[in-house]
Amino acid sequence: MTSHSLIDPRPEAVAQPALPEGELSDRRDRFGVLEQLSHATWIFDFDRLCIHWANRQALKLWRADTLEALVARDLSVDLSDTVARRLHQYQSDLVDTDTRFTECWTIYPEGRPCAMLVEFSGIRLGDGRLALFCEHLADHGNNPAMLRSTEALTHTTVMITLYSRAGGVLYSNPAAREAAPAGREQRHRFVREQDYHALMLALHLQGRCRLIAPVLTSRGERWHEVSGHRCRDAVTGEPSWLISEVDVSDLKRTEARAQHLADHDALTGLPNRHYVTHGFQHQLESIGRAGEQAALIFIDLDRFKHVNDSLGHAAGDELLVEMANRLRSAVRHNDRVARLGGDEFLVLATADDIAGYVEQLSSRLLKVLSQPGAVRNTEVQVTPSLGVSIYPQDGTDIHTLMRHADLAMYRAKDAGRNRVAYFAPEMTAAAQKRLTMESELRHALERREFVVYYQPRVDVRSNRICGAEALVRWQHPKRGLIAPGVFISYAEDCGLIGELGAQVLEIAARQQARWQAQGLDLAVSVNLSPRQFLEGTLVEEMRRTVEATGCDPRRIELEITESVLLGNDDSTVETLEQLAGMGFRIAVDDFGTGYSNLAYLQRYPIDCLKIDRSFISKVVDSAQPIAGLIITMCRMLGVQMVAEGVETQSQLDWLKQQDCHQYQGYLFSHPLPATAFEALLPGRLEPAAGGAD
Ligand SMILES: Nc1nc2c(ncn2[C@@H]2O[C@H](COP(=O)(O)O[C@H]3[C@@H](O)[C@H](n4cnc5c(=O)[nH]c(N)nc54)O[C@@H]3COP(=O)(O)O)[C@@H](O)[C@H]2O)c(=O)[nH]1
Repeated sequence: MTSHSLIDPRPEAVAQPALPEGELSDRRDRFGVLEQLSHATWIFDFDRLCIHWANRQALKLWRADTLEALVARDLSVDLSDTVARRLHQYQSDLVDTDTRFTECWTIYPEGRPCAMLVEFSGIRLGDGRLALFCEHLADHGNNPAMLRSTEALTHTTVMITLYSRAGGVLYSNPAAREAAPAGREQRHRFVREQDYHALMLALHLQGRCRLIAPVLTSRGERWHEVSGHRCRDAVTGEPSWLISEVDVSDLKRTEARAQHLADHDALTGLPNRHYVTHGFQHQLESIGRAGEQAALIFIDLDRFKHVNDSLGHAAGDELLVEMANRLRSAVRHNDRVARLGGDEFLVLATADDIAGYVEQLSSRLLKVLSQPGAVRNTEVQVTPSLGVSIYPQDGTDIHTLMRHADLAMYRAKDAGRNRVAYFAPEMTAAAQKRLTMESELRHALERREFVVYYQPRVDVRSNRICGAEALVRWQHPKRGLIAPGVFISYAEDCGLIGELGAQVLEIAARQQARWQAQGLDLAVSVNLSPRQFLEGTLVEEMRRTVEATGCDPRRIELEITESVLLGNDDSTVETLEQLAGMGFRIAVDDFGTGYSNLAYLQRYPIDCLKIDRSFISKVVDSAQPIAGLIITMCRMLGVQMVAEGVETQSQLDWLKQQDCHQYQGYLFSHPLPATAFEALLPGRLEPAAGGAD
């Protein structure tokens, strides 16, 4: 049975091709004088990796009977990578210089190790090529530990150098010699002067040092982990420095890659929030040192969530990449752009006239970001809201500037979106209010403090109640009844609208079931916020509500806003069709205020359009044609029409003339608690109209 070791300790001796006639005697003539030397001497051919010539002593050392036999040996077979590199190194060391150096070498004649001290120098062959002249100085002895440690030092890739205190090299192992750049006579090889000073200072003060720094090497600039120790030269006893170096460039590169990943957003490639907190902070510090000004612009895309929800996350991602590219090309070369996450971006800009530049830049950003673009074959247009804080007046660190720019951005949103707002100190109070409101809303939901009022929906012709719109109020334990206008937008901003909507839905559905049980056939309409509609759980939630409350879906109308329909995507159609299939009626609220598009009305299963009160308020005073147009359109489409916000008899008279189906408004009644609403019913209730015909 044969066993296979990983490293063959006895490589086959392979023969070199036969020498040309007379070649060996030429060599004898040229180098024969060296036979006089009492110690073994041989010449190694760097290029052919074989012995070119050897004296008698050397033949003995190499266990060769004749010179012919020795020069015929192919030593390349036995050559490890490290030895090959060392030989290559010797070759380049010897090319231009007249160096001699002594080293411990182990040769393997006939596979047997033979350690010795060899002095190496260069010698020219007959054809002018440089060869290695080797002189055997002494046997190394046979202390195994010593032999092995010497071998290890010779073969290790760790670069080890012993320096005198004056900086002269007393010893360097082959790896260190290989790494030293050729022909450099410099004080040190550190790329950065400060690394050299740090090393020397630590060596002098503490006697040891460890640092990772870029250094110049024969392979160019590399990262080395450099460790230094104070010690003594074993030969002279003089104080010296032992320096070892390990090439950590690959590690550094991996580290740099990991750092890049940690600092950049994978989707857009822009610096991310993590980078902003240290990278932008450093930049602010240098702006501060230069006595310059800067501006931080916080950008949030308006209604981006809607794109995500209606066209899907992949489309949302595509849009974000597009926005990131537009941002990159809109800013100046030395401005910095980052993505904080979601649809939030930051720009850090510097300029001598920062106020003038920010004005210019923000109007450019508003323009480029709101250009329509195509995402998955659908034209999409989003607008940005921008908040600006100025360094140093609005903050001197990145966290403060970000907080303030964020507050300003909220102000831009509140003021109608698609605009820029500058930070002002009073905004901090508004932010505090937002936080307080969020926490109060959470408590209110837990304690079920929300109540529902009902505004009658009245038949225009008979002036009788045919249904009710459920409108939420907050029964605050200290502040009394709070109107939804005060808290709905906060609930939307902080993501509580879904939970709030679910509570309202449940109360209104129970009320409908109760009225039905009392024999009152009243349709109840409920407002759904776009977020609630788009969350993807609505159908399931409605199914649960029907089961839990026993309501009749055919008498529940869901009011959605036009914005929900704008995405015009398949999932919206599907959700609406599922709801319609369960029996729910669908109404479009505040109709006419969005981007009305007749096409979507035909695509979706819509039962009712509620004409916004802004059109109704103008029907008599000015010749406002829109309400009339909407009524005509409803008639053509065969959907029910409800006029909202009817406050005067003349408005009602106009609606009668137009043959509008139903109305709501203060003229008939404000929204009321269920019991007060019921008090309006006797004598006025009639079977609900139910449709347009
Ligand atoms: N997502 C949800 N939104 C809700 C819910 N409940 C209410 N809301 C929305 O809040 C906004 C303000 O509502 P509210 O203060 O209740 O105002 C309603 C009516 O009181 C008011 N109205 C009715 N008649 C008149 C009138 O003659 N004049 C006049 N100036 N105002 C009148 O209109 C509001 C009803 O509007 P609409 O929903 O568009 O029919 C409001 O936007 C509510 O939608 C909820 O549970 N979820």
